[in-house]
Amino acid sequence: MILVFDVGNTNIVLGVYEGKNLLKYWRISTDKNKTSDEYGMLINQLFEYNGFKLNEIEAVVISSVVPPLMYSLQAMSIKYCNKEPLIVGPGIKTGMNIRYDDPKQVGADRIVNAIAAYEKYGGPTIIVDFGTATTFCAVSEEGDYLGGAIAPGIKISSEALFQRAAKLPKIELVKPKTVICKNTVNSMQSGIIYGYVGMVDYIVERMKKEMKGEVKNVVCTGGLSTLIASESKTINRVDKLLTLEGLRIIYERNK
Ligand SMILES: Nc1ncnc2c1ncn2[C@@H]1O[C@H](COP(=O)(O)OP(=O)(O)O)[C@@H](O)[C@H]1O
Ligand SMILES: CC(C)(COP(=O)(O)O)[C@@H](O)C(=O)NCCC(=O)O
Ligand SMILES: [K+]
Repeated sequence: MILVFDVGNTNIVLGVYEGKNLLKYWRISTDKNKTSDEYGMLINQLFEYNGFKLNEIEAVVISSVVPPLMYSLQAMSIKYCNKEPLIVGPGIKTGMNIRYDDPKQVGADRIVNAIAAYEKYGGPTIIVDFGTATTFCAVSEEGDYLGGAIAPGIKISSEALFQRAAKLPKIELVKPKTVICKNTVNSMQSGIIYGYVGMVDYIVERMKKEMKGEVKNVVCTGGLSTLIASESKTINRVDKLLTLEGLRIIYERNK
């Protein structure tokens, strides 16, 4: 079995694959202060709880957009899994032509998502990842990574609102029934959620116009995907495990 890590700025999602089957996955918080031993113990507990054995791990694959955590996770992999991890970055085989000015600049999670989406849904396709940031990525019919857009994430946007306006409270991110609202909390929910849906649909529509061919699938992933996808006109697939799937595919291509 293989152990894959998707390290985001808010959460680390880790999963265990046996061949193509995802046996289990977990979401733990991203903590730059945790040491390799602390992560090792956490993973040891998750494994024990689920009846898995660390010595059955054939490979560890890591995609990270949080450089300060790389050392801890790499050391953890060596010490507790006995494996030098495969790290998504320059020098590995992705099978994807990255048409960014500087391919090294693209977040590893974006490339991993693009690989999984192209493999599952074909191209041209657009991927929207609702994480700490919201990323949009375009993949051509031939499977080239064309680039995309990066917007502030929905949670950090709403946090900025209550942190900077004295009379605005912290709110729960749920959809109000109407767009015209009659109290502060609902009004904020309306502005954030419906505003965000509008932003997403607008960017996706503009991206489609800049792309060749008909984009049949717009797939979204990330912690907050269901909330926005349920209102969006352009998103037609929610795939919460897209990044993990991409990590598995990358492992297959680098075996
Ligand atoms: N299952 C969930 N339901 C609702 N919100 C979630 C869930 N998982 C994560 N979130 C929230 O979504 C945001 C983005 O999470 P995530 O996709 O894990 O981000 P990242 O990939 O940047 O670490 C975070 O603010 C997190 O609190
Ligand atoms: C845009 C991101 C911050 C998204 O990260 P996340 O929200 O998943 O934590 C990450 O993909 C990143 O740091 N990218 C580097 C810049 C780029 O992709 O151009
Ligand atoms: K992510």
